[in-house]
Amino acid sequence: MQPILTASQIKALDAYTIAHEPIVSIDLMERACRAFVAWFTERFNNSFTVGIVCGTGNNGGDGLGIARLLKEWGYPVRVWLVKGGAPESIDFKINLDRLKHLGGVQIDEITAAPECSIFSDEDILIDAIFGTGLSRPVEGVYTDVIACMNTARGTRVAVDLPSGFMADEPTTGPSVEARYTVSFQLPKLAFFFPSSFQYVGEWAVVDISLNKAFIRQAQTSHFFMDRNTARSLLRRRSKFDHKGNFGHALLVAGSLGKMGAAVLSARATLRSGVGLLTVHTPQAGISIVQTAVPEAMLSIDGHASVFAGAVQPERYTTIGIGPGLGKAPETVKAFHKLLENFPHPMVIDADALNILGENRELLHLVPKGSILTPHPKEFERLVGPWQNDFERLEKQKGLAAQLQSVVVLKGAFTSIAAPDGKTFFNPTGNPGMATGGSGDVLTGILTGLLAQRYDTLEGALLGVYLHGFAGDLGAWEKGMDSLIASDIVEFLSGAFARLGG
Ligand SMILES: NC(=O)C1=CN([C@@H]2O[C@H](COP(=O)(O)OP(=O)(O)OC[C@H]3O[C@@H](n4cnc5c(N)ncnc54)[C@H](O)[C@@H]3O)[C@@H](O)[C@H]2O)[C@@H](O)CC1
Ligand SMILES: [K+]
Repeated sequence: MQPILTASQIKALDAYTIAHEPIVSIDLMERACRAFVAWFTERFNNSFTVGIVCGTGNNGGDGLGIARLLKEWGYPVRVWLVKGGAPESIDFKINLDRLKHLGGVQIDEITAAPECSIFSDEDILIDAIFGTGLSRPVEGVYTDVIACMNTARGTRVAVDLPSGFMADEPTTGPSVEARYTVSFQLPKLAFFFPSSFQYVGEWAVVDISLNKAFIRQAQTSHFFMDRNTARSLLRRRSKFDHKGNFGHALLVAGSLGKMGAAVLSARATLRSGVGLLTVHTPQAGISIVQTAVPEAMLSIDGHASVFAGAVQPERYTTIGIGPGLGKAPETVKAFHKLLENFPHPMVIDADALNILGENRELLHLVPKGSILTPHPKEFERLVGPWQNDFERLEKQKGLAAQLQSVVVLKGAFTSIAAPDGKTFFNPTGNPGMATGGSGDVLTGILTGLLAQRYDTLEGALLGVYLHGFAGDLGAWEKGMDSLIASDIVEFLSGAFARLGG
């Protein structure tokens, strides 16, 4: 699990590494430059013309070091130094001397608004004006240069951060809009937000061996999930286990015309290792569920088309509720009763969340240790609108604390907030999963894991990881455009097997 640190913590981490490795700061910068260049040369060969736009701080120093290394690799390189008042750092000056000493690279200064055509010969523009040192929105000549870079034809690649982009607060001023961002050592918090994609593009993190002990003990509530953690959370079965050890889940899902949601959830619950599964269905769903999911038992509602009746909660280890449920008045009443009577953690999704959003007085009945899985629209119905993604994250943590439950906010880098405020961003998954029924599959997986008495947070982390991983395996085989929710269920076993192996 990778901690996510703030820009000021990263500055302290740099300083700590320099003092304790020990390594002189210009050598650490050289390591950063080499790591960037290793990433770069894998993707772009030296037939591309490369323009490197540098500031005068350490981000600019990186740019100059990168210029020297790329020149040595045979790339046609040109450098612009943007001089708009930011101080010149020591390592910037050293790398400028080294570049001049190497020779063969044209270096021009920009001190006033340039003609944007200056960048028109460059196939690639490397952005090294500002990195983590940015402390306020950019102005003056920086704004002019950034505007020219954003309209230039070349592919923009940012060093550490796009210039103008804030790592730990909303970006309000102009920023480079990068196609790629190559960031040092750790991802920055804002990379995980949808509104950042416009600036950051696809991002990669390259290792520059900053002090691991410092990173481990740094105070943060934000983490990036990884495969090793997911692997360590997955429980192995033992020889004498029997189905009683893996719990009995109840799925309350589906209504007339939406029984497919129940089927997808049920199949995913089964594929996630539950001992026994019962599906509570209105009359309209009986033959559908029995035929499509023969492994599941039924609890049959008296109502023809929606969830309206009582279930016997004492029989179940956990309940997953919501997919395809609808919001009929009878369903609202029945859900209310269920919340009053079921004491164990539940998985609450889709229309069950919408019912909570419209009847917030029910929220206090959500059993502690539950998992809520809203997509952004459902989340907004629960907590109201937000100004920016940082505020959205705070609202997510707030809801998790209020309900003493885990809130899983679905999207690219699905975030998983625990009641204590810790939030985890998930790396797996792909845009092919933005398709109807994908969320129903996640509900099924989480229900299956909670039934097996996984700790709520661990179950949520593992389940979200597996869901995305299965989607990735599915997309590799079928392509993103063709991926459907049933494929995610199909590839779940592959995801479990690879994680367990
Ligand atoms: N030894 C280190 O500390 C390392 C730093 N590295 C690089 O150094 C970068 C951070 O460097 P710096 O701390 O020098 O900062 P930057 O190079 O990001 O910014 C330079 C300076 O600009 C000024 N400034 C901030 N906001 C401004 C604004 N809106 N308008 C004008 N000036 C502004 C500040 O004085 C800031 O220090 C990282 O992003 C990374 O690229 C890497 O080389 C790895 C090692
Ligand atoms: K930059």
